[in-house]
Amino acid sequence: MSRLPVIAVTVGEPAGIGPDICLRLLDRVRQAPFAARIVVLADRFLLAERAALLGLPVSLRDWEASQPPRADTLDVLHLPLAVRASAGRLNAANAPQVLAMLDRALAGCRSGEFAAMVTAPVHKGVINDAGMQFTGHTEYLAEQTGTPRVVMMLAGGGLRVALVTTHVPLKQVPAAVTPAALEETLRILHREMGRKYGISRPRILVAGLNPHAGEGGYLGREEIDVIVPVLERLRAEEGMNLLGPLPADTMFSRSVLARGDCVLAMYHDQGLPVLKYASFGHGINVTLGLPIIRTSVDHGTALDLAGSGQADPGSLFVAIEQAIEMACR
Ligand SMILES: NC(=O)c1ccc[n+]([C@@H]2O[C@H](COP(=O)([O-])OP(=O)(O)OC[C@H]3O[C@@H](n4cnc5c(N)ncnc54)[C@H](O)[C@@H]3O)[C@@H](O)[C@H]2O)c1
Ligand SMILES: N[C@H](C(=O)O)[C@H](O)COP(=O)(O)O
Repeated sequence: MSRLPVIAVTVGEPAGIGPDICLRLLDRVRQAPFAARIVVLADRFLLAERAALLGLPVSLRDWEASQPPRADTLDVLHLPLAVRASAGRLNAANAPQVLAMLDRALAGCRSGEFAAMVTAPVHKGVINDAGMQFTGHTEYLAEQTGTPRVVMMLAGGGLRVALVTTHVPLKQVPAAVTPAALEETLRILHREMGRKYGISRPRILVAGLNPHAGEGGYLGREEIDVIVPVLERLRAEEGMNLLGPLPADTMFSRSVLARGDCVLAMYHDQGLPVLKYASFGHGINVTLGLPIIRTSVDHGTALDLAGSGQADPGSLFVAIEQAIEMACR
């Protein structure tokens, strides 16, 4: 039996580009094999149909851990869809299967069958349309593992950007940036930079929430009331290396970034547009603070590209490489 770690890749939304980019894994393996076994969790008929649509001559095989890997064959753990999926056309009937795929990957990670899970994109809207409340993999995996707080971090283009709040409406952000949320997020980020990246005392650049970090209270008080006291406490009591609160508009300049190992943004669209501008297609998303390793692509379901052959699989390749590195660390 192979001693390589096994990485579970979930195919995500069946109508999106997840199947397309998973099928391209064999291109990557032919160029340079991963230092791991890869198993794709998907409906094998979906993959076969999408391969035919894309004109990709892919050989699919049912996953057996005891079988040696083959460079010309994609190992598939078959999880059947409820209904046949068409590229680019969402169907809420398949949403339970999309979540079941995550559950299967998570169970395998927890039992030791898989060393890590790597997720191709899901469509949050269609899962909600099916009547299941879902805001993202990050929150779902936290809930399923009973983890009270996890941290979403995206990495690419020489940047690492973590978030205090994730998939919440903008108007709820200020209330969600509480002392406890900020403190717990910083502790997870501090710890996981050591565990996952080998940086034991990370320099964390912390953004303010308001324009110009509140301008001394004239443009908002969250910096004075929440952020500064938390940073001072964690510096004094836990020895964390924290710089901030910094005005978000200038903290992504080269000279400021050079002073940190990662950035902590207060909300999704404060940090991620910069990261995606710097690295879209080659960045990754990692969930910090989970009891398992999970990385993901930096892009969504791109329904407009599904089945077209134009989906770039680069981010999936990097997400797998980084999951392997984290698993072997
Ligand atoms: N990891 C995830 O599961 C994940 C990540 C981001 C977004 N999403 C979800 O995906 C859905 C669509 O989101 P969106 O439209 O905001 O973003 P998107 O990333 O799907 O698309 C944004 C633009 O980028 C292009 N694009 C995306 N991936 C590409 C690739 N691999 N190669 C080439 N071009 C690519 C698309 O064609 C589109 O023009 C939403 O439901 C969103 O919540 C999921
Ligand atoms: N916020 C992520 C992004 O912009 O790429 C994305 O929606 C995926 O989130 P999950 O990993 O929680 O599904």
